[in-house]
Amino acid sequence: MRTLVIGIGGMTNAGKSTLSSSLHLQIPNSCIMAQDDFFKEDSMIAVDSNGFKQYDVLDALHMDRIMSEIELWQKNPGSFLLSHGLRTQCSSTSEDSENVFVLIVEGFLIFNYKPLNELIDKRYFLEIPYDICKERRGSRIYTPPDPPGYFDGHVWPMYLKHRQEMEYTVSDIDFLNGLESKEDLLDYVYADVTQEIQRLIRDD
Ligand SMILES: Nc1ncnc2c1ncn2[C@@H]1O[C@H](COP(=O)(O)OP(=O)(O)O)[C@@H](O)[C@H]1O
Ligand SMILES: O=C(O)c1ccc[n+]([C@@H]2O[C@H](COP(=O)([O-])O)[C@@H](O)[C@H]2O)c1
Repeated sequence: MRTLVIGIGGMTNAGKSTLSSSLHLQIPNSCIMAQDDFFKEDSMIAVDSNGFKQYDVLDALHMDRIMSEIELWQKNPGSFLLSHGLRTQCSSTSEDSENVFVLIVEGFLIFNYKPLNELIDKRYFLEIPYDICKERRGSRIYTPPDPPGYFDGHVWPMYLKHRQEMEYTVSDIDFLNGLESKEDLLDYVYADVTQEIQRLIRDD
């Protein structure tokens, strides 16, 4: 039994969830862990001097919990899938070594958290231009919703800060143009991941 951890990072609304869901549907024995599911509750989020809730920082996330979840998956990916209502599609006719379990970790700050980044075997980062990002963000409603001026006052400056930090500290990132069609992005990443799965099976 082999495991592969894929990281789908990127700026807000760049298409991470969309790409991750499609990949999950195409890759047998895969599951998604979404960083967004690990936000702390609103009352625990710090507020800056302008009154903006500091959601776009690692401190706003239960990173310890996401690490525990990944640990559970690593210990026994088959039972992790079953306990999350996902069917395993292990080939009963092939050697156990031919079954590769794939974890898709997706989120806007996955490569900036060292312990998580270190677990990731293949890194992708979706990026889109500022104006498209602002436009897409404007049509999405979070809980709580963005207050006026939030994108330029908090989201974008934090993105620039974390992006710079990531480029200093992380290598091996495949930057993807989020303006490409959903189908083209999926085809590209799926082919790349499939190649990696084949390599794991060959090297076993
Ligand atoms: N390749 C794409 N081309 C055009 N629109 C996209 C693409 N990928 C995602 N979208 C749209 O952008 C919005 C944000 O996508 P989503 O996957 O939720 O982003 P993220 O998870 O990065 O925040 C959604 O309305 C989605 O349909
Ligand atoms: O999910 C939540 O609880 C939540 C509450 C408030 C804000 N968010 C926003 O979620 C964004 C990250 O998710 P995403 O899917 O846009 O990459 C980040 O920019 C936050 O500002 C998310």
